[in-house]
Amino acid sequence: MTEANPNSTPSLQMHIDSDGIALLTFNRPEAHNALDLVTMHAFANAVEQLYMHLEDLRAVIVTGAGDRAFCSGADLDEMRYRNTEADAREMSAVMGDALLRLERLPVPVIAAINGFALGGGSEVALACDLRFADERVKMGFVHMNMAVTPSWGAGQRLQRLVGYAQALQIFLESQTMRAQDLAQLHLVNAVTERHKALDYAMHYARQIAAKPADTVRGMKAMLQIGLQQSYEEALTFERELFTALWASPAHDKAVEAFFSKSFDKQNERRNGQPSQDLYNGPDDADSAPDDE
Ligand SMILES: CCCC(=O)SCCNC(=O)CCNC(=O)[C@H](O)C(C)(C)COP(=O)(O)OP(=O)(O)OC[C@H]1O[C@@H](n2cnc3c(N)ncnc32)[C@H](O)[C@@H]1OP(=O)(O)O
Repeated sequence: MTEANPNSTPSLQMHIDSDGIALLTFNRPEAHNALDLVTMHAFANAVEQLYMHLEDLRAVIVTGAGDRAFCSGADLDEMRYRNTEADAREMSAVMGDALLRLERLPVPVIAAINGFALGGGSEVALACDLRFADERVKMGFVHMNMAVTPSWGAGQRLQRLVGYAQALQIFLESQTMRAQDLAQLHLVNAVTERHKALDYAMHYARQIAAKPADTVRGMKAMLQIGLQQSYEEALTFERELFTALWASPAHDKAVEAFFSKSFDKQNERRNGQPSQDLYNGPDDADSAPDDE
């Protein structure tokens, strides 16, 4: 089932499929998916809608329509007439809050960067947990070119990802970066063949969706808490999280699967016959590295 969400708007599409994978698509390809205020509000509403579907949600993907752009940032056509401090505050609040809410979702959020990600578009990508970039991607924190600083959170997020000096250099130079540069800086998790960023993200999300849901959420929460609380508090959280998961049915099931596999392997050795019911679950430890 792919549910066309009633909260989709012409410029922001939202779908949640039967695996619990939500897809948010900026849909203004004629303007390289630039965000006007209507689209910013639609995006913020869509993120709030995700909080209404938390129980079934497994992963979220953000991408741009067409094959040229993820998002080219704020809509400059509109923004040239919205140049007061009040306008700036409104735009920063809508997108800043929406991206924080996106980042705080309990499930992994993936940016499928299918082309230009510039200015505010690069800020959206940075608010995602994972970034997969088309090999033709051009991503840039180009705010300096418009004589502004970031305001949707990229100042803090970039610094955390690449460190103070590297972040300052990137903001000062205001260059667009290619996929290989982004990979070298660890700003993207993987570079895909051209036109394949979304397919890659979907495939990845389905693999996540097949893993134990509470453990997936736990992994994200464990790392997020370290960014938000003290070291000691985060260590305590990590221990408590582990304790809860250790005593969970999912852990029992995984341990049982391990032993039934060993049992099957022993039988195989004894009979020289492959077992018919080898455990081949999605989180099978024998799966190929590129399936991980
Ligand atoms: C806190 C937020 C701060 C910000 O986001 S400030 C904005 C930062 N973004 C930018 O500076 C990117 C501006 N765009 C560009 O540099 C170029 O359009 C870009 C992405 C390199 C693509 O270049 P080209 O392939 O030559 O395409 P093009 O320029 O002819 O663009 C095609 C159509 O898209 C439009 N477009 C692209 N980026 C836009 C934007 N951000 N706001 C409004 N419209 C935008 C562009 O005007 C053009 O429209 P049209 O076909 O002439 O009607």
